[in-house]
Amino acid sequence: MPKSIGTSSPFLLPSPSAGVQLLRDLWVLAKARVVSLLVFTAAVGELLAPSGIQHWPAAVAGLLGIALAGGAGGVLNQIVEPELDQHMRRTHRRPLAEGRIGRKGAAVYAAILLGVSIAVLLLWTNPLTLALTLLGTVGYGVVYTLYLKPSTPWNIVWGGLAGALPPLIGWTAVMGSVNLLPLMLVALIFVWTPAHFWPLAIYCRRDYAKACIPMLPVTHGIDRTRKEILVYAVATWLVSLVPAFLAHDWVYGGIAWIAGAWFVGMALRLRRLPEGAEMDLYARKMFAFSISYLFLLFTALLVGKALLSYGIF
Ligand code: HEM
Ligand SMILES: CC(C)=CCC/C(C)=C/CC/C(C)=C/COP(=O)(O)OP(=O)(O)O
Repeated sequence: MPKSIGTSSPFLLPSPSAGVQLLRDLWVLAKARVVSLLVFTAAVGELLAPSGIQHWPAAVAGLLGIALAGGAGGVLNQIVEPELDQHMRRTHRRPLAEGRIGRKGAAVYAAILLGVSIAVLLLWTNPLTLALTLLGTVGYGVVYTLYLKPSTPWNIVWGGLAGALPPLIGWTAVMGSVNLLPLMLVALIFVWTPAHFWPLAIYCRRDYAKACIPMLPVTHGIDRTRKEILVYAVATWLVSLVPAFLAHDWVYGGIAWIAGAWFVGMALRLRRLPEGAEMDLYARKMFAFSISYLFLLFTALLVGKALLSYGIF
């Protein structure tokens, strides 16, 4: 009888200790990698404030508050969806889907994250920052997850508003008020989100169909989805240029122009590919690029501001 490959294989690492596994699970539950980009966009919101960061406790507390509240949103999302997550190849190893953590344990974790976030924001920032952060958590963890995601293919357009708030939250944490520049950055993430997510929805469409989630490629087909991706990619390109005019920042403007043209080019290529494995692979590439693209835009805003403040350009 052939010997099956089991944990005794000399090529497999020993399984991680329970403590390490728990830390990994808590990391995954809080969607820490997504949250890291949210926090980065918030940090850029803070650093763009005209006064500069004058009150460091507020700036640090703003970022910590967003990280913890964003994490709580991720946990709430997974408390609602273990059965859905079990149906999808991408998510079936998650801690609740595999039963390593129960709903009650996850709820306690979410409450701790959110409780500490509220305390930190109340103590060191201002009520506006707290209100916007809570809007983000409730918008994603409750409104998007419970109501929009299972009911409409446009879930992502409205759900994206929650994830778009961090630059504004960063700005209000250090300034205490709202301004056109951070609002444009919210608009930028808002229009970027569908072009970020729908490529993934294309290559995961069979799983979404199996799990009965009405994502756009499932309800309206691939062609309509590719058309919408192109529309949102062009919109992202255009909106990304507005901060260049607001801040007279032509270094950022140049980078946004080139990166946006590349993103639109990818959307065009995705649209032209015949349905099949090559298209799925390209959709995967576009999803990955969307993340680098947003990171690049926000980095360029910082570089542009630094160059302007040193009188270069
Ligand atoms: C409601 C709006 C959004 C939806 C539906 C969405 C959807 C997704 C999905 C399904 C993934 C794959 C996650 C995984 O495989 O675990 C993902 C990954 C990611 N998203 Fe989004 N996203 C949204 C908004 C955002 C926003 C606003 C940001 C940041 C500003 C963001 C940043 C990321 C990053 C960095 C990843 C990669 C995570 C990793 O490598 O594990 N997303 N997104
Ligand atoms: C400002 C603030 C506190 C905001 C929190 C908002 C937040 C965490 C947004 C992230 C959005 C996100 C990870 C969506 C994943 O979609 P999905 O849940 O449909 O993906 P899944 O299938 O991977 O679970």
